[in-house]
Amino acid sequence: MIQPLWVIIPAAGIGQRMKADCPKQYLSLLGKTILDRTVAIFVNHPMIAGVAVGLGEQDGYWADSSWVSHPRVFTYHGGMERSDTVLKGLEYLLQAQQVTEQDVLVHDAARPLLSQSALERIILHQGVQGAILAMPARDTIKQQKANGKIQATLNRDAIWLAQTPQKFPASDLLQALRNVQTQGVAITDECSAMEYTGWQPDLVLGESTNIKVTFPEDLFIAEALVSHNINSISK
Ligand SMILES: Nc1ccn([C@@H]2O[C@H](COP(=O)(O)OP(=O)(O)OP(=O)(O)O)[C@@H](O)[C@H]2O)c(=O)n1
Ligand SMILES: C[C@](O)(CO)[C@H](O)COP(=O)(O)O
Repeated sequence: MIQPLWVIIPAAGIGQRMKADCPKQYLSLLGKTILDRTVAIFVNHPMIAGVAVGLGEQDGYWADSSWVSHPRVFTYHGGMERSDTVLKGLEYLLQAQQVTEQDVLVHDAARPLLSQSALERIILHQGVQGAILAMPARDTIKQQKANGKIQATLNRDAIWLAQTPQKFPASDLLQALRNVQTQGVAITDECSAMEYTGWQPDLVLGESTNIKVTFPEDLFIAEALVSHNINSISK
């Protein structure tokens, strides 16, 4: 029987690329906010111990969340960068929820369409050096030169696009994030910190519908998926 895992949902971003009048995680996706839909993926799942949502210091939206008073949903203050928010989430779990060696999941608030089957794939994956959901590249990959021209065409057979959840032991991930911060290494996902530390995490097949809502057009894609009941917990 697997021990239920905590999930950290970093939700302290401002959604600059979305160019909306509120942080993108609070935009409505067919009647529910993106963040509320993301929390719904985890909150009642039997393999999830609890949900820790990292909020911006000035967050004035969470108070209206459907999950604001749920007994398995906790909030904490995030940081300036995504990695800061995840690091603070780990510190919260280690201090307030006595999480230590157990694996934790980190999942972007901006990915509201993760399916229950993909969630269970990463939870049940038995890797010893952590694991992430990812998708094999389906387009030809070009590397760009500084002048904007094509530098090279990469062999796409070995190219995977990282998604979340990403799963690592809480204390190891905290140490790795602190290490890359101390070293001044810029990272865009938790896995990069573990790789920098020498870990070789596993790639677990994600799903093309596990999109990260980043640009305005992504909202239309997400709405189309929800309206066709693709992976959404509820319409
Ligand atoms: N300081 C930050 C920055 C980002 N995030 C979260 O990390 C996830 C993925 O980041 P991204 O898609 O880049 O969100 P934003 O940083 O808000 O977007 P942008 O880069 O366009 O501002 C989002 O759920 C975002 O809320 C966070 O918790 N804390
Ligand atoms: C973590 C992530 O979703 C994996 O693809 C991605 O790196 C987040 O990038 P963002 O720029 O913080 O959205």
